[in-house]
Amino acid sequence: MDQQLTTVGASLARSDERMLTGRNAAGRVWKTGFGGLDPLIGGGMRAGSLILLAGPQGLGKSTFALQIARNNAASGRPVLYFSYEHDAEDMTQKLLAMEAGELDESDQVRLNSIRSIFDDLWVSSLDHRLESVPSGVEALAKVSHYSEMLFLHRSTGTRTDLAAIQSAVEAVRELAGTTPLVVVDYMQKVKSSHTDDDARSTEVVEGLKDLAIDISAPVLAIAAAEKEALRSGRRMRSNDLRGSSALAYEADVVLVLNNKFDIVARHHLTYDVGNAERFRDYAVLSIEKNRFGRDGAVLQFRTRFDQGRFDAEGTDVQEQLIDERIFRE
Ligand SMILES: Nc1ncnc2c1ncn2[C@@H]1O[C@H](COP(=O)(O)OP(=O)(O)OP(=O)(O)O)[C@@H](O)[C@H]1O
Repeated sequence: MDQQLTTVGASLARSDERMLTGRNAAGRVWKTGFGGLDPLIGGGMRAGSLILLAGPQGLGKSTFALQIARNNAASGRPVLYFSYEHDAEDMTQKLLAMEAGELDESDQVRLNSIRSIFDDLWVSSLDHRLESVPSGVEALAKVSHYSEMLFLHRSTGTRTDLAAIQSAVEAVRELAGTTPLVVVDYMQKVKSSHTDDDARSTEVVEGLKDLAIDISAPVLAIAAAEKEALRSGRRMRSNDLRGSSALAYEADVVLVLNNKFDIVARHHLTYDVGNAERFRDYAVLSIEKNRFGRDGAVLQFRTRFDQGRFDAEGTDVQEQLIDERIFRE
């Protein structure tokens, strides 16, 4: 029978087989690994779904996505990360900082020191160099443990189109023996035949959604904001995404990161000035669209960009936020 055509009976049989063979627990859901987020989106990122991660520039979208990639690779599931902005060495340094930072949260561990270790001209091995960073050697062991599960694709806006993404996914599927979680960083860089922004976005977002369905795995894509939305002091929403109508329509889950300082109600900034400065160290993640649960939920995560990471545990936001409107289809 045509692969696309099925009956409920055949679907029940497939589910039953999956449950009996023990592939059930891990099979359909990929956890983000961020505490508090997974239960809100149906247990994690679901097979066949497109998850968009948006936010103003520099808010940590790549960091958040890389941390999700690392969480999955560390749990033994392959990940393919298409990076249009950073090369493999850059990302590896960030992974080392992330691991060392989780092992030692003190200010002694910094992404900058890891970067300079890589750049030093003296001749010595990586593990020897990492001895000078607190928890550096342990961090290397952790990264090495999942290093073969995390595939990095150095993507370019002139070459990496949807077809190239598809064939890289196939290649990783062969190598890893199972379908990878796909991360696209970032969507508006995917090469398209269209020149018009809206047509480009529509082509790419539809292509990524089709890919998620075809491979029966989640696709996590970072989406850039319109220039207007990048003004600080304004809360970015999903309708600020470039080509927003197609993006928000096709996506199953839309997550938007904002800096807490920019989006708490004014009275929190004026009545407690000392405390207000601390808001700058937090990102607020809003679930703006959610096909697998309630939308409108918000969680805050402490940022440790000096260590290339977020704190993994999300907490509730106690303060009132500006602009409570959320996108609806
Ligand atoms: N070595 C470092 N020390 C401290 N902060 C850093 C360091 N390197 C990068 N950052 C900051 O970390 C933040 C998160 O970077 P990340 O690349 O994840 O953000 P992004 O939202 O993907 O950014 P962009 O939109 O520019 O791609 C940025 O604000 C960046 O300036």
